[in-house]
Amino acid sequence: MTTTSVTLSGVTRRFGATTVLDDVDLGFGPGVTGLLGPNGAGKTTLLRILATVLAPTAGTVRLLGRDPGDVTARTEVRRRLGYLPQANGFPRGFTAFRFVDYLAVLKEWTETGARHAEVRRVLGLVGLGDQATSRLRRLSGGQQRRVALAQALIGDPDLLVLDEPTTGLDPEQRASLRGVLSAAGRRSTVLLATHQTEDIAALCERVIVLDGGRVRYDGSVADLVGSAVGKVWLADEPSPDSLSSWRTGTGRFRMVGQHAPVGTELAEPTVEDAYLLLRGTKAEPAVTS
Ligand SMILES: Nc1ncnc2c1ncn2[C@@H]1O[C@H](COP(=O)(O)OP(=O)(O)OP(=O)(O)O)[C@@H](O)[C@H]1O
Repeated sequence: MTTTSVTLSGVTRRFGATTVLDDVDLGFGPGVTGLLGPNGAGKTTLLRILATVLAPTAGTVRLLGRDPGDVTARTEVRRRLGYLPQANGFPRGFTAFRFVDYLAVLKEWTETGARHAEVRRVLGLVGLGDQATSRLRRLSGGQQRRVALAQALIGDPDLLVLDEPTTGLDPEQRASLRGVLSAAGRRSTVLLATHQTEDIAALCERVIVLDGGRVRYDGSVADLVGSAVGKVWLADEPSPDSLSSWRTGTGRFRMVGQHAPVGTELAEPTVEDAYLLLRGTKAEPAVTS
């Protein structure tokens, strides 16, 4: 029986004297889980561990039920893993088709006909079926990001690790991609680091907020948003009590804070509001050096 579970127990990662992940315990099964956090929170480091690119300094990792510290098990995990790194890192001179085909060869798709059909399928999934023969350097930033994502989708991996997949994508492509990722999440474990709170709201049931290398929140998106009810309000003037405020297109100020003034007009909170509130309350930083 294959397992799709992923678990981390007491995972710590240090770079020299700097602790970037500190005693992280997490478990995942099928579905799309969002990973939010400020710059430097440790999201990429966590995803690199889940993609078997980096080993933890301490703690235990089980990917698809296996220990990635064991060479044979790691190879087996990699066969069932799709990874979109934060940076695209394309070789020079490749077309979209040749690049994805090259990665498919590395993923052991030895039969040419089946491999080419798979390359066409994943390029189609990211909306680039008609750009297969375009050279990568001639594609826009958003199109290049979609090519990078296409390679992660080869073979419908059981574990899909995506580091900011929607960076640079236009609204239509982001919407279309949500369809692809939610479909993947029906059978696979999908982990998605992003700064786009709308993508979390649209796509994820569960969200993890990482802050200073520690898990600050792990729960449903609905509960996170629910925690901000009554703490987002609209007024004609900014309030000094708010954690965050800005003048909206209507000319009124939208504010997020622990205490909405009595009698004020409340607004429906978003994931972003709840995230700002969470960040606005004190967290002990784990990153030490
Ligand atoms: N190989 C490395 N050597 C030294 N420090 C590193 C290394 N990789 C990451 N770090 C440090 O670890 C911290 C967390 O980095 P990481 O890239 O995991 O954060 P992040 O949450 O993904 O940030 P962002 O939102 O900016 O992408 C940063 O302070 C970074 O400088």
